[in-house]
Amino acid sequence: MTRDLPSPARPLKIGTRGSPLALAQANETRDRLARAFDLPFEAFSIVVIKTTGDRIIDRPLKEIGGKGLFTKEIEAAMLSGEVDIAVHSMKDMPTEQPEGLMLDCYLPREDVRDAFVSLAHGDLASLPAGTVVGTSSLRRRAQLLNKRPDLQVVEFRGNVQTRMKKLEDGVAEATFLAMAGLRRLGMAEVAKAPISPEDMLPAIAQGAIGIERRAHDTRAAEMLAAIHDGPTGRRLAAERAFLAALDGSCETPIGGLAELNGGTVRLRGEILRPDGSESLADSGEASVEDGAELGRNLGLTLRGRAGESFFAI
Ligand SMILES: NCc1[nH]cc(CCC(=O)O)c1CC(=O)O
Repeated sequence: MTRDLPSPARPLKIGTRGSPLALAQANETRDRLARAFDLPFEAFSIVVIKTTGDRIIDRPLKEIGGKGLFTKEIEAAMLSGEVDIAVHSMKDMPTEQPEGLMLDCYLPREDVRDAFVSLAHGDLASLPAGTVVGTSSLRRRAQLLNKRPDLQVVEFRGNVQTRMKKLEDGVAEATFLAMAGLRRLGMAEVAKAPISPEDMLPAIAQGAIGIERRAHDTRAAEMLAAIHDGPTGRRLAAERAFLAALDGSCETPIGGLAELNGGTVRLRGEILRPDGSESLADSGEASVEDGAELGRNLGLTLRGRAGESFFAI
């Protein structure tokens, strides 16, 4: 069989957003592919694509609305052949892919935890009442207010660097960032305290990078199969089925985390009212082959307990 591997003459084009974190993730993907096939870096080109979420930086995400704010343009570029594969933070990915695209490659998952980040305070517990905390995540807002209704939350958008600048400027006294992003940027030291998932369940798929391709692109499929991490895939199967059953997107306060123990997957999940006034949590275990069913059942259980009005306020 002759392998149709990328070459400097016909490089594999990697689509990504342009933020420093997105670029770090695209570079990690290129490095893993180059190593797996013993190819030079020039066999890959990294193509930066601006998404709606990147363009509109002055409004809360939930106001811009719609799923796939950070993915739609990149997916269009794949379908038109402008790029071959796309590197995504899985936590920003809708649970369904557009017709013609396939998402079945995950890199080994990074730290799943959220980090407490502040210039003046050491951890969440030591924040005085009334302290202003910045976050654009509905989940983090709801989880925070659920534990600390005495704090104030302000909208806080932008990439990691922008948010650090906002802390310096005093827009807020503390914020939360994903440990995974900080580590990938070599900025883990700004995390004052990683927060245990027991205290704050992370977003579905937090810390995982997924690589999407055209469904029938056999060259890309072969390349990506070589760098896929099975355990990450099995954890995400459970978490994303949970999210799908709740019909959730990043517009809904949902947390969840799957962990593997031998042949068993344990899934914890949480939904919250957007104002943090109520949290419903549950967990379950199944054998790994049944992870997606476990996720779906846990999602349906919480949905049943929540009732219709739960996400409204
Ligand atoms: N929604 C933005 C986003 N998407 C992925 C990450 C971090 C990396 C990850 O969780 O994989 C971040 C920033 C953050 O939450 O701090």
